[in-house]
Amino acid sequence: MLEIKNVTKKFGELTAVNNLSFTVEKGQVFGIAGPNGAGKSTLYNLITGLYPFEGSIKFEGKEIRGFPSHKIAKLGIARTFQIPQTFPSLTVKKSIAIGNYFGSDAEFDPAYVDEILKFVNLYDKQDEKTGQLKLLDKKMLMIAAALGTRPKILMLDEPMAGSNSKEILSLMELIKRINQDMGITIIIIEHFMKVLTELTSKLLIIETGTEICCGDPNDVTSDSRVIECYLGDGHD
Ligand SMILES: Nc1ncnc2c1ncn2[C@@H]1O[C@H](COP(=O)(O)OP(=O)(O)OP(=O)(O)O)[C@@H](O)[C@H]1O
Repeated sequence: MLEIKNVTKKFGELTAVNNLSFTVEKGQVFGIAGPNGAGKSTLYNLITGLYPFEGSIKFEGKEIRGFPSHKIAKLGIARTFQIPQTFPSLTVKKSIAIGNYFGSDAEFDPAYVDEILKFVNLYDKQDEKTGQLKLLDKKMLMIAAALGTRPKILMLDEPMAGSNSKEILSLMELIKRINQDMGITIIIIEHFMKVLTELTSKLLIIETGTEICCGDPNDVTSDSRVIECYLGDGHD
């Protein structure tokens, strides 16, 4: 569904993404991990059209390199950010409606917006201003606004950051439902290995922009190269 081939991104002398290649299959939950500064968010920025790069990114067989971000969104690729990005003065419902109105080529559908509100358990808070929401609800809303665009792939950037163990369980449950009930392919960047081994069917580890290993999450997390570069970094 998404084919990354020999992708390299340099910022001046710094190579943030170094000749990366991998494929995400339709219906998969694909994990990406690596130490701080490994190039994970940069990779998302390349897939979503923020920067020029060397190499090829194909979505559903079509080259998307050089496409502007809004066109990539309309093809069906949505993302979230590490720090929840919301419009503080807008209501929850309007924030999802904006995603549906601008992020999709399909006609605006208020019933779909209601469906998403219920799906992420924000229906009762639909008239609240997003600036008043607690962190977990802001995270749910950012995911909901992305779902508003009717994505085929949802790319999550460290969705668990700053969450307690109960919130992590809620977010994991939501991610599973998005994948299984809505049939949306997921890519997830995450530091918590337990989250990745439970949610994903394939896991890519990168360090300084370069692939360390990629495969079954249980094999990957027991690989000595990964333990050295990542797990030895104090994460469990
Ligand atoms: N716009 C930019 N200009 C210059 N350097 C950048 C830019 N964006 C990222 N970098 C650098 O590229 C490298 C990779 O950064 P990136 O944010 O992709 O890492 P990351 O794996 O997402 O890290 P973290 O886990 O801390 O979010 C870092 O050295 C970073 O400083």
